[in-house]
Amino acid sequence: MSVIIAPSLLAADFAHLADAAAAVHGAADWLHVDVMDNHFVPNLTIGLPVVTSLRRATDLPFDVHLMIEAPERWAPGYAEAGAYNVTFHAEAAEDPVELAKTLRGLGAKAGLAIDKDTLLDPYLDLLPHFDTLLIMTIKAGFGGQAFVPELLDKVRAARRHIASGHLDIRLEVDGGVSMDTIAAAAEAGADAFVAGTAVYGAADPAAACRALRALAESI
Ligand SMILES: O=C(CO)[C@@H](O)[C@H](O)COP(=O)(O)O
Repeated sequence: MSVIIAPSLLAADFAHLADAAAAVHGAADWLHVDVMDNHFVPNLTIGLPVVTSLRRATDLPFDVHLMIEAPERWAPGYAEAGAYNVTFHAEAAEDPVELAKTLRGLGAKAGLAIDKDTLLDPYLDLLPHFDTLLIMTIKAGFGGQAFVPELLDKVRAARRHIASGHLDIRLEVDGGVSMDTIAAAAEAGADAFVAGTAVYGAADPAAACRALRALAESI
C-alpha cells in the first residue's frame, strides 16, 4: 500500500519553520500545517501570511489542516496560496460540499476532518466530494497527546465505506501517530499519517519519516 507521511509543523520550532521543512525534504510526502484560531480549538498557531511565506521556502506539498471557525471565509485563501490539500472540520463548515467544490475549483484537494467526539456516519455520503478524509485520533488542538485506539473504529468504518463505494480518497489519521501506533492505524485502513512529535521530537526527523513509512507500508 502506498502511504503518505505528513510531518506536523505544530511539533517544530516556529522560529525556524523553513528549516523544519528542509529537515524532512526527500523523506516526507506532505507537510502538515496546523492552523488554529483559538475559537474552534483552544489554541492559536499560524495563519495565512505565514503559510504564504513558507510556501516560498519549500516545495513540499502543504497539507493544511484548518482547525478554525468559519472555514468558508479562510479556506479559499490557503488554496490560492498554493496549498496542495486544504482540510476543514465538518463540525465548523456550514456547507461542506459547497466549500469542497470551491477548493477543487481553485486547484486544491479538498479534505474533511472529523474530530475525536464527532460521529462519522452523518458525513459518509459527502465523501465523493472530497479527496481526503482526516480522522482525528486525539482531540484536535494540541500535539503530544496519547493516541486514542478506540477512534480506529471510525477509520475501519471509513475504509469499509470507501471500499464499497470505490471512492478515490485518502484516509488520513492525525494525533499520537508514532512507531508504536502507526501499524494499528494502517491495519485499520489509514493510508496517510500525520506525525508531529514522532518526527520533530526525533534526533533525525527524516529518518523518523522513513521508519514510519516503512512500517506502515509493511502492513
Ligand atoms: O492537529 C493536530 C493537533 O490538533 C495534530 O496535527 C498534531 O499536531 C499532531 O501532533 P502529534 O500528536 O503527532 O504530536
